Parts: sequence; C-alpha cells; structure tokens
Amino acid sequence: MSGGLFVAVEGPNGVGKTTAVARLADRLRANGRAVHVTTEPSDTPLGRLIRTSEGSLTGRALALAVAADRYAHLEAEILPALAARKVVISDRYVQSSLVLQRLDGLPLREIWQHNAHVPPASLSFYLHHTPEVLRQRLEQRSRRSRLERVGSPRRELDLYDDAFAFLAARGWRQARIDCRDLDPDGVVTQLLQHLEQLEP
Ligand SMILES: Nc1ncnc2c1ncn2[C@@H]1O[C@H](COP(=O)(O)OP(=O)(O)O)[C@@H](O)[C@H]1O
Ligand SMILES: Cc1cn([C@H]2C[C@H](O)[C@@H](COP(=O)(O)OP(=O)(O)O)O2)c(=O)[nH]c1=O
Repeated sequence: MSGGLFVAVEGPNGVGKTTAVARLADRLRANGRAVHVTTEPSDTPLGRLIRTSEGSLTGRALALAVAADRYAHLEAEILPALAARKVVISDRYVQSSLVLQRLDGLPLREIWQHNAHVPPASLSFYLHHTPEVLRQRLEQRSRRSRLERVGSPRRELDLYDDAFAFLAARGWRQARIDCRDLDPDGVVTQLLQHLEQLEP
C-alpha cells in the first residue's frame, strides 16, 4: 500500500483496542518506525459529529455517515501517511462497521456495499476475549454508547466472528488474537510477531 503499512485493530467494546494501539505505536517507534495513530470515527468535524450524534443518528443514516467518514479519512489522512511510508494504525476500520451497523439493524451485504470501494488494511487484527471479561470491563465504564447498550458482549463476538469469516472470504489479510491470559504487552508482542511476518 503505497510504501507504508496499514494496520487495523478491531474487536468488541472493552477488548483492549485503544490500549493495544497506543502500546503498539510505542513499540514500533522505539524500533525507529514513523507511526501515525488514528481512529474511526475520525478526528475530523464529520467524525466528531458522528460521535456526538450516535444517540440520535441510527440505522442506514449512521451507516452511511460512518462510511463517508471512512472515505474522507482515507483520502485526507490514511493514504497520505502511507505514501510518506509511515505505519498507520487505526483503532477500528471496516470490520467494526460489519458488526456495529448490523447491531443497528442493517444486513451484512448492504454494509459491505457501503464499503465496497474501501481498500483492505495490510493486516487487520481481531482482538478476542471471553464475554464474561468484556461484560465486567463495560460495567466499569461510567458512560455507555447506544450501540454498547443495544448489543451484548456475546452478540458482538458472534457478529465479529461472522465479519472475520466474511472478510477472509474476500481475501482480507487478518489475524485473530486471543487476549485471554495476555497482559497489554503480551498482546502487543503477538501483534508484532504477525507484523514481522508481513515485512521480510
Ligand atoms: N491485555 C489486557 N489485560 C487486562 N486489561 C486490559 C488489557 N487491555 C486493556 N485492558 C483494560 O481493559 C479496559 C478496556 O480497554 P480499552 O483499550 O479501552 O478497550 P477498547 O478500546 O477495545 O474499548 C481498560 O480498562 C484497559 O485498561
Ligand atoms: C468505526 C465505527 C463507529 N461507529 C459509531 C458507533 C460508536 O458508538 C461510535 C463511536 O465509536 P467507538 O469506538 O465506540 O467510540 P469510543 O472511542 O468513544 O469508544 O461510532 C459505527 O457505528 N460504525 C463504525 O464502523
């Protein structure tokens, strides 16, 4: 992908995506890599509008807004950073839509159509944990989003499994990371091992 490396970090709410993204970036920087950390929804006016409207923007309208944000994010931020040969790490990408928009009532194939022109990441990580641990972590959060309340850890994991298989069938390069018994550094060590296999 234009000289850089594009890493997506996916998985259910509370699994440790944000933690893993920050630590992966630290480890790659310590190894001398130029890293660009980003998130979806993006840190732009549209991305911020999606975050603040998530209670009222629902279903197809939310799905299309998230897809529009993704195309803009690619154009304005991800592809230029890749062209500058950076490692881009995104906290959430297409697999998240294949789950969250389904929780919001859309069929998988329609969500896929909205994302039909989105390039795959170089490698997409699916972080996995038990529903019991995910539930405990979510209970500790002071604020839960509408989709966190609509879904449940078990339902989210089922939909992530579906999305993983769906993307695999379309040739997306993915790795499923079982986070049980791994502290944050242990998770990142596994991510780095997978990334080393990509880069000779
Ligand atoms: N590997 C891990 N082991 C134990 N706790 C973790 C691990 N990764 C993250 N956590 C904790 O779990 C909670 C959710 O992590 P977070 O990175 O915010 O998840 P997400 O971004 O997927 O919602 C935080 O309290 C974080 O400190
Ligand atoms: C990336 C993404 C986000 N969203 C929406 C729903 C989420 O509740 C909202 C914010 O994403 P989320 O990652 O849950 O936010 P936070 O970083 O605050 O935990 O964006 C989707 O509906 N589909 C997507 O693909």
